[in-house]
Amino acid sequence: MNTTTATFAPTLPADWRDFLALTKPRVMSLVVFTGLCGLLAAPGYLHPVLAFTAILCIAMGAGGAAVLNQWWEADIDALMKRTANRPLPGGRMRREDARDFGLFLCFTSVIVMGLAIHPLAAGVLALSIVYYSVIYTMWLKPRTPQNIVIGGGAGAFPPLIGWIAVTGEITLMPVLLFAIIFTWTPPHFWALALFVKTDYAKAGIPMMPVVAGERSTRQQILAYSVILLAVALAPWAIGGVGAIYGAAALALSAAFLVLSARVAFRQSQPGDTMKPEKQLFAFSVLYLFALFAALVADRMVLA
Ligand code: HEM
Ligand SMILES: CC(C)=CCC/C(C)=C/CC/C(C)=C/COP(=O)(O)OP(=O)(O)O
Repeated sequence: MNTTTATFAPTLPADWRDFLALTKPRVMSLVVFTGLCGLLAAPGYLHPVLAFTAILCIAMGAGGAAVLNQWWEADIDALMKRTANRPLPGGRMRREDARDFGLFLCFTSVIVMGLAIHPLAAGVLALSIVYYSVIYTMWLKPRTPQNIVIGGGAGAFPPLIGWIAVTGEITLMPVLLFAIIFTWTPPHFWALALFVKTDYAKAGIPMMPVVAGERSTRQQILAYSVILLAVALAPWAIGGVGAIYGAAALALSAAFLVLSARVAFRQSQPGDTMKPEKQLFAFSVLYLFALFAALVADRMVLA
């Protein structure tokens, strides 16, 4: 064996695993799942091949936007332990390759969505891509602690896009689905930001715990969880869904509120394990999966 080669193995070009990692597949799985649920819950019929195409477009668009996010933030990611080994800061990929890959995914997803599914679905997909990669990543994230509140809206579009793919129009129900994810995002992310805050401070990102302090962040998490309870119940309150969804929304949102209250009414001590914060973050992911699954289950029963 040539030990020289083994020791100085070239780090470029990146292999397919690095390209896949750039699309943030674990995070995007929930993005795609909520898009699929929006599509399945919408009234109307879409041929399975077209439904698959629409979901593929959402996945490609969301993945492409995530690639552009990391292309733009490679220097910042290099400063944080959690992100330092990503393909770009890890030195396994050229920046321009990431940019080209991201642009390819974004443009292809919008064009295919427009040609095969619906122009309005393509327009909203394009808006969500610009929202995540430009408005959130390039503009809001480095500038304001409200970055998550305003910019987080990007992640709320997929169920709306899935719904439009079937119906071709925007009505109150998919707007409420948008509102659920919009309200869910601040507690989802701030719970995490509480236990990785030193990393964001190091990278100069004005995340809420860094700027407003821990106490205020904890109170805001609770405030958004109270609003989330009301917003999650709204589809049921307006009669858009039945009791299965209503019961699931009530149970899940009440649990979310209890976990948030535990986070709100405590203060971290030096050497704290931050267990309640970690539990809230983990539950936030389960919450959205379960709530949107209940939405579809409810529709299936009603149908
Ligand atoms: C601006 C808004 C958001 C921010 C800043 C944010 C940030 C994060 C971060 C930093 C993580 C830790 C894991 C990682 O680094 O990949 C994470 C995990 C996660 N996020 Fe978010 N998130 C946001 C919105 C969303 C949305 C809208 C969804 C889906 C609807 C989502 C789904 C997830 C999931 C599923 C995980 C767990 C991934 C895993 O298991 O590793 N996030 N989020
Ligand atoms: C269809 C479409 C375009 C959907 C977009 C979905 C979307 C906005 C998801 C946001 C999820 C996410 C990974 C945020 C990470 O924030 P960050 O990038 O600030 O996190 P980082 O610190 O890990 O880089």
